[in-house]
Amino acid sequence: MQDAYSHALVAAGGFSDDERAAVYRAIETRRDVRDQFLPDPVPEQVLQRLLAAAHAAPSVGFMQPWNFIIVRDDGVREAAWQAFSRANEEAAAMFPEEKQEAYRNLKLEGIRKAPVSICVTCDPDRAGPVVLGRTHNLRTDAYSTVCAIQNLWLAARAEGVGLGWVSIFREEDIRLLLGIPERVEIVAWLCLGYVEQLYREPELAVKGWRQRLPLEELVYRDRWGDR
Ligand SMILES: Cc1cc2c(cc1C)N(C[C@H](O)[C@H](O)[C@H](O)COP(=O)(O)O)c1[nH]c(=O)[nH]c(=O)c1N2
Repeated sequence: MQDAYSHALVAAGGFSDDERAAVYRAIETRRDVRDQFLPDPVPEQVLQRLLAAAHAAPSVGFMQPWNFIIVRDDGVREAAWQAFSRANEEAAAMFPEEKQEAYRNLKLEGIRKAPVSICVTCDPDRAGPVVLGRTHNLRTDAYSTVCAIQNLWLAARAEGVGLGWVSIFREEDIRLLLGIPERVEIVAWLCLGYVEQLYREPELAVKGWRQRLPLEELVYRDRWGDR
């Protein structure tokens, strides 16, 4: 291809076998970590690599709506855990009675155990009022932020750093705790730390809460419901 931008292009061939295997290995062995965190600190350079991976994510109109609030402070993490704890009681009560005990027995966060947390936010005003690609779906800013989180999660797997996503809290509690402006959406509280072992399968499956669905049931051909 020869065009005005050809100097900005690089070859787009597939990866070598080893490189490809490494990518799939990160995808397949990535786990949500709750209880396996070691207290060892995550060095700042490692954290920077993870943040760079997140920042390399696709975003609608190249909006890059994310911010990352790095939380190492014990008091702040304790307060976040309290917010989780209150919300988790409310959450348990939302399930049918026969599931509540099983729910309460699940460990659903590692906020105090993990040495560092990252609160990931989405600023809807990052690229002005009209954003390319977001014109007909305002949620695409949050979708972009989730892409950044997934990049961070996979990079963390490759670094031997475990990551757990916590979403069980009232947004207002975390907003107040971290001084996040009203217009900014809180997308995730991520717990990070080194881990020695990971579950081979999702912990929720291992503990009988819910199993992985067969992929073929989820794939339709040409029309909704057609296989
Ligand atoms: C948007 C979102 C929000 C949450 C999660 C994930 C995502 C994508 N997950 C983790 C989730 O339970 C986990 O990904 C699945 O159970 C699958 O397990 P693996 O991630 O493959 O280990 C999660 N886990 C948890 O223990 N507490 C939580 O609050 C949440 N919240």
